Amino acid sequence: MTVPALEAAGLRHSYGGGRMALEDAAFTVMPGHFTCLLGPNGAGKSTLFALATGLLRPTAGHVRIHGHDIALEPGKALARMGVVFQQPTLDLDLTVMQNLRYFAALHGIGRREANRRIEAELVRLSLYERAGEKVRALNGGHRRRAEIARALLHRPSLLLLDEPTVGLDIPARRTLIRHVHALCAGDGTGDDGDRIAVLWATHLIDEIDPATDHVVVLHRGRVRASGAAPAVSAAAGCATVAEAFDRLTATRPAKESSSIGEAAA
Ligand SMILES: Nc1ncnc2c1ncn2[C@@H]1O[C@H](COP(=O)(O)OP(=O)(O)OP(=O)(O)O)[C@@H](O)[C@H]1O
Repeated sequence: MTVPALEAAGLRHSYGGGRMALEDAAFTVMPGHFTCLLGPNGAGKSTLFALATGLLRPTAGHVRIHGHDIALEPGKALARMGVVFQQPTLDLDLTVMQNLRYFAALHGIGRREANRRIEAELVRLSLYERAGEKVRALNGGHRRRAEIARALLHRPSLLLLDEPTVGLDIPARRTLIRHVHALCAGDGTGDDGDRIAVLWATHLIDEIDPATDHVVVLHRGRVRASGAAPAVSAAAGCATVAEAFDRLTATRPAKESSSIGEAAA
């Protein structure tokens, strides 16, 4: 049986004050899948990312990365994971190359191997010709692609991206989405040989490919539906994933408990 790249089960988190930011969230992200974590503002997407990356500990439940519980085996879990957080973290006054070399050094990757990997990732993301430029000189879309290249240098088999298109214009968004889909669909693999799995958080329904993507619909801390996009639409009784998203995230859902699980997929 294929081990999920990411498995969340019974995941709960409270920041205090009684309200749960996440409540019994459960879903999987499988190798080779582009999975959209879809939710309106305040749904719990960033909280889920913080739990999945070990920045926060859950009140209950667990997140396993390729079978390793992030709370119990953080080293093994993090080694398999690349992360692009919502807030950009590149050094604006270093070149793209310098930023990536620094990250590779932090991961203990030798200089020659680092150069080889950096070149390969920058070529893959159509950014190689900008390698010698300071990040400050790049537009938002190119900066995001540089961050993705950096997140792939240690050859993870799970890539987490928290609302990576925020602030980008439409062409830059489309290019970024195309590049990340190509990682899943193409020959992208982690060091372990597993195909790359992507978890892409967004509140923008048009970032989903309704034919090929998987979705996890999060609303008010609860997973309302998960599975292949066409199956989620069908299970919600909707013609499109956009309609299903509207229905599942309506302010007052028809039935509070009517979530659609993986079985629908
Ligand atoms: N540090 C915090 N302290 C207290 N409450 C928080 C904190 N961070 C988030 N919350 C609350 O937890 C809930 C989920 O927030 P979260 O940021 O995870 O949602 P989100 O889906 O990422 O939203 P957005 O799309 O606006 O970033 C919200 O009600 C939010 O107000």
